[in-house]
Amino acid sequence: MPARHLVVREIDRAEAAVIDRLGAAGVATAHEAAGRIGLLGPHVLPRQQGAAIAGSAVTVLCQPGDNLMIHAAVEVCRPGDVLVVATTSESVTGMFGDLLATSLAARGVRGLVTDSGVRDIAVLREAGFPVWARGVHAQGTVKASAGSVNVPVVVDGCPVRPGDIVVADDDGVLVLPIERGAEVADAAEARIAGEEAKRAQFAGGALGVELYGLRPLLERLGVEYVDRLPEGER
Ligand SMILES: O=C([O-])CC(=O)C(=O)O
Ligand SMILES: [Mg+2]
Repeated sequence: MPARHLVVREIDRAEAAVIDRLGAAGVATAHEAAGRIGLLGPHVLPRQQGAAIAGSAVTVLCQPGDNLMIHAAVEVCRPGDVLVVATTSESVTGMFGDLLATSLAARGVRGLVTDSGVRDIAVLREAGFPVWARGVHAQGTVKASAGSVNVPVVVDGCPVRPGDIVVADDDGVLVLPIERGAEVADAAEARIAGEEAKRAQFAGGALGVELYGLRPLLERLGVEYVDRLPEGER
């Protein structure tokens, strides 16, 4: 049976309030709160500093070096979405740049996450359209091959389903299923409250070994404290 190429117009999306709470918590905290699931690998990196977004994934599957399906995806995007692009094999060509960003921004899309490359990066930064990408490369692409929009994809080792909650900031990109959004937001906010108390204690000079009760563990592991490196081990 030949592969089907689909552009799926309608997807489920999480509640805007839940998405915003996860965005406020940030990638590292929400990732911990989720039980350390849903993190993209370390190859898809922020290509600007200080951008933090959260939104609903509109997924795109392209052939490498071909951005036809990114163009096809634009009209199914809604305000608050994040475009998530995968390719059928590894690629870092500049499949996305200033013109596509302008087109997505006009539809209220919050940013791009791509397993491939971007270009026009100075203009994207200047315009404030945030991107998380495997690479930056000026190499242009064609518009020639079929792919799909809003089907399950894999980006840097992480499965992404259409409508998943995407959280992206300077630490990377996290993807969560819609069903877990509210519960993870609650857990993330509880962590933030707990960390506030710890931060105050650390600022006051408290030691992690005391605060976390780590001395017995160090002892159990056979870690010895000595005043000076013993003679003969220097
Ligand atoms: O047009 C392209 O193929 C990619 C690009 O540079 C842009 O979107 O500005
Ligand atoms: Mg361009």
